[in-house]
Amino acid sequence: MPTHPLTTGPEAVLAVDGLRKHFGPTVALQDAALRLFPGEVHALVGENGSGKSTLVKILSGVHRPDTGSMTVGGRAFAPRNPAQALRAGIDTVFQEVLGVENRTVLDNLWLGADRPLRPVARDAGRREKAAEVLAALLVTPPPLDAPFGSLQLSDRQACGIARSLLRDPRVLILDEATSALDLDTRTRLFTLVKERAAQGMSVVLITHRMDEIREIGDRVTVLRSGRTVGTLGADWDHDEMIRLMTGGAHLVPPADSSEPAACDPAERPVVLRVTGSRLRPGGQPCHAEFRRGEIVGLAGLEGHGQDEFLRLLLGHGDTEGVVRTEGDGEHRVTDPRRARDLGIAYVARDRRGESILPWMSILDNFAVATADRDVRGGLLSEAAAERRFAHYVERLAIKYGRSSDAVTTLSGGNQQKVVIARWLAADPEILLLNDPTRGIDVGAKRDLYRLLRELSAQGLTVVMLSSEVDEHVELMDRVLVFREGSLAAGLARTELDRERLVDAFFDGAAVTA
Ligand SMILES: Nc1ncnc2c1ncn2[C@@H]1O[C@H](COP(=O)(O)OP(=O)(O)OP(=O)(O)O)[C@@H](O)[C@H]1O
Repeated sequence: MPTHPLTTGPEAVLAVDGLRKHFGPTVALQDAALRLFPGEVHALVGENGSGKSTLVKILSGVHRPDTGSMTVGGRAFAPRNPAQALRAGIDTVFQEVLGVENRTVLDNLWLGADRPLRPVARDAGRREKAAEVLAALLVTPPPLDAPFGSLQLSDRQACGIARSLLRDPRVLILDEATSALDLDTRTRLFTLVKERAAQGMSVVLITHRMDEIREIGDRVTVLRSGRTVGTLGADWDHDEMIRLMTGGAHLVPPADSSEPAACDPAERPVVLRVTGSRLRPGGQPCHAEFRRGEIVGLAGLEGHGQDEFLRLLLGHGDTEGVVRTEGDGEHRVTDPRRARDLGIAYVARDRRGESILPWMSILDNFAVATADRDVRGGLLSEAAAERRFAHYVERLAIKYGRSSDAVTTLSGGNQQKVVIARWLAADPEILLLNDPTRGIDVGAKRDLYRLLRELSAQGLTVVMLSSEVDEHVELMDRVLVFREGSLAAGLARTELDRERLVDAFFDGAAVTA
């Protein structure tokens, strides 16, 4: 398929040429270019570390480029700070939504609109507009006077997007800002985006999810190692895009989900059992068993209990009925420390809040949970940690400069891979993963799937919450579906397809457990 030249079409609202940016020895961008036309939704894709966020941070005034030119509406554009970018009509929503925790939702929605942190609760016009945008985005919007700090991840992200929509930007940049949204909110957002685009707003959408690009992308620009390598029209095909992203070096075919399991799962020993625990007061008691070497998905609409269930397995909540079985031995999983002692590891969802230690290096972030293995002659050996890390760097294709660099210098996806590597290195027998591929590029996702399959063939049990329906269909041996705070249904691999799974989110009764 031919890539589309940059210069076709009407006058670009945003034009970027020859952008270069380095951080110390790392060249994050070497020749980035982009043309954004009025009213288009333009996807920006590339592997983890290919420079997408750096480009966005330059457009939003967070970083300044070394060289290159940018125009907005035909006029030179070189924002020195985020406020200047905003004044030019460029508004960015980042993946990690920032908010002032102890201020209300309403204050957060109008944050930065005028005097910093000025309370707006008494401004009726603003209240009304904020309520309107939130109601368009969320089925159950949070109260405007609720503290921002009390919101769930998905609602926080929705508020971040609402904040930008309220400012009515000329160009809206969504930098993986859809990754924590639940299904409903994402659908509603896409409807809103299409409406706004029809009125002339242009959108740059950064996502690793092909289904999202299919749904609303008009064109796609691909970055590889900091360079724009092509722009595809709406007729893009999957393989062509992957070839551009990877330079053809990394074409991992999707797994064949009809592949039979190596041995009948029912014959394998149970390693973890839940009997009668409730996820919430008033919820139905849950019953579930996990067998050695299974990969089990947890699915459902956001906030329907799958998160609580995963945490239950880790020793939080009503753990009375959570039992780890080993041979004839039975041990209650009373708390997270006990869970760890029993060979259960957990990869959290909220990377920033729960798993990345931002003041530490890449290597230390990897080794922190397993440092006892690096002791040589009574001292911690960096070389030993380095050797262990190298194994995962290769298997998960982690891209970094030096392992002694701060972990925060890594791209978002690479930070996530370091956290996954940290827990894989602990050689757990049961691995609990909370939406681990959020922010991970398609190639790396496949690498992770392959690794999980290999490890499960060696006996690792994986329980993985995922917000991606395709991930369940592609990877899982079976999927547990949650509804309204209870375990509502189970789908075996042979029954798994997109439609049945989404159906089960809404009406598990139709599906046999
Ligand atoms: N502040 C920084 N200091 C040092 N290196 C950085 C910094 N910011 C980004 N980099 C490096 O620049 C490169 C591009 O990173 P960037 O975050 O732009 O990638 P990305 O395409 O957005 O990746 P992802 O899909 O994982 O979010 C990476 O190698 C990253 O480690």
